[in-house]
Amino acid sequence: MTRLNEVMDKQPRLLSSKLFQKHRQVEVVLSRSVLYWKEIEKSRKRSSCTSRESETAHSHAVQVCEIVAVHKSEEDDQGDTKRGRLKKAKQQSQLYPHTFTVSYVRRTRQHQWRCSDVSFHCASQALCQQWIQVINEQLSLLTNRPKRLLVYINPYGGKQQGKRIYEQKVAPLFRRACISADVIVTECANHARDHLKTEANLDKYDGVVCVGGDGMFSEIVHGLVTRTQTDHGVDQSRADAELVPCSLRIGIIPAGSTDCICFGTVGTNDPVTSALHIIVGDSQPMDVCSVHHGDVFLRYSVSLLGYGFYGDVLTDSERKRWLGPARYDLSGVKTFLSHNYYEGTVSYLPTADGLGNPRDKVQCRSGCHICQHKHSSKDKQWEMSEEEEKSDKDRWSTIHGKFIAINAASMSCACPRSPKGLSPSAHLADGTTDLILVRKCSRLDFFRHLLRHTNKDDQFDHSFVEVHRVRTFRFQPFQKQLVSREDPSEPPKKKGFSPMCSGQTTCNYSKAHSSWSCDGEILKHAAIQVSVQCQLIRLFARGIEEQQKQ
Ligand SMILES: CCCCCCCCCCCCC/C=C/[C@@H](O)[C@H](COP(=O)(O)O)NC(=O)CCCCC
Ligand SMILES: Nc1ncnc2c1ncn2[C@@H]1O[C@H](COP(=O)(O)OP(=O)(O)O)[C@@H](O)[C@H]1O
Ligand SMILES: [Ca+2]
Repeated sequence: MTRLNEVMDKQPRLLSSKLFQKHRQVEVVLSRSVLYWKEIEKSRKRSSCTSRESETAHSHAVQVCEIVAVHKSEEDDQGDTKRGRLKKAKQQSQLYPHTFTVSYVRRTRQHQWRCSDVSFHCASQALCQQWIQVINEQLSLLTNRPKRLLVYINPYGGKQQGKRIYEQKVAPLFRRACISADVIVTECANHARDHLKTEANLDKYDGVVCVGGDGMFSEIVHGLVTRTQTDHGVDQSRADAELVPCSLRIGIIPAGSTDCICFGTVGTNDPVTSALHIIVGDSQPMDVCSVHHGDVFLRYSVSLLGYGFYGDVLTDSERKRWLGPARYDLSGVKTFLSHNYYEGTVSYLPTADGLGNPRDKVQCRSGCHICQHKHSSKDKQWEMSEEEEKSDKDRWSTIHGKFIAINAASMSCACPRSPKGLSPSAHLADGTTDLILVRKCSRLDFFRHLLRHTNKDDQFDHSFVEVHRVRTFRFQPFQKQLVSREDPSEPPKKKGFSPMCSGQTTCNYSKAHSSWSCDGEILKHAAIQVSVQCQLIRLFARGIEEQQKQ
């Protein structure tokens, strides 16, 4: 760990004073990047250290970029009730009557951030004002911080707490950081999407915030991406269109049922943590998959595109929305018991070397070196010489089979139900998606595979599971003619649970297909082609931070 004194000695001091903090005299130093204070008398014997926000017995440092705000505060006796200390506090507040308070990001456990306050007492008003002014000047140099936000709240997401969460936990922090917010509480599904597409005056804002779950986030992505393409004259219905990245960043205040996009980009589903990432102006690029059916644009996907198991869970869970987040557990069990499989053909274009592979155990973390290469979908796919294009055609692989699940994870899809996610080594912004094929297997084997979504074991280490890192893939469900049964050696499937043909002449062809769950929304078509659009959007996040050594 770097010694704080050495760090501070190397940095030009913008301001340095002897002030009081919690009845102790401290030396407070501000450099361009760090606000540092240490107790004056006892400091020689004690070591001091630094981290983004660090604390030894008597020295502290906070990075300027993680200061939320500074303001003048009323005199404060720090709640000290012991008589001796109260007397000392009174004397001190007479000698140092002017107080300013710095609010800053403090890391707690499990990637959670909190906003902490530290107050410094000054002898003169001029000195107090000077500190406020100089800190504010440094904050104003942080141009990545948003000043005006457009906030959409889904009042019905998750446990229907979106409005309360925003008003009680987020709005006070935005006010403290002097961020102004225009708030729209949505009145129906697609309200936010359509408002962003056509009505909203986006020039006024530095970012868009959604309060809700993955479905609400998906609305915001559709609104912003479509608006950006319209503004730039790009036709997003063309599968080979090169999409223009969105300039506005998106913030997610988690208030939904799964919230896997928030979890996978921040490391926790906590509204205060997310609000602080927005305030400090973090920026995390993210891949977006565009999904087409022939020439028809269907949807964008950021997290999970799931056919078979996850598609069926979602279809069933939509009928149980009234249960809130618990609907997924019930539908999960029901779908697992029905044990359906679906036949079809998957074709995919594997990535070239250099992008790792889904089993390399390299996890995408804050500042990820794999995502820092800008692997645009364009430089590899659309701008190829004829020869390269030809050899690319040869590189397409095709698999025909019976699958219990086909999952494309553009990010890990970690969430509280699955803390490592469906593809623990998937990357947020590498221009690829991890295509996971779970072939028909016994119920017990599938259970063993599912169980690994919840623990640390390698979920791909099964003979019936294969995984490929791809830029693009296609799926074509098997078009059945009248067949008596999928596999004659299998017993007929029970009606009610099974979407497969039941073997009678009344066989319903459409039921031979599952549906795609696309970030929690059902797609209308089973035959799709998918292309990853590298770093199409940016979030107010920084990726999951490595846990800090204290
Ligand atoms: C034997 C125990 C098996 C437990 C398996 C649990 C695996 C959970 C993996 C969840 C992956 C989640 C990927 C994200 C999907 C969301 O986009 C989607 C919509 O979210 P929201 O709008 O916030 O509701 N959520 C789901 O599809 C939930 C899937 C849950 C399946 C049990
Ligand atoms: N005011 C509203 N009334 C009904 N549905 C809405 C409203 N606002 C948004 N939605 C829709 O609700 C769905 C679920 O939202 P989401 O916030 O993801 O919650 P959850 O995580 O519980 O599914 C999304 O598809 C979104 O389009
Ligand atoms: Ca990716």
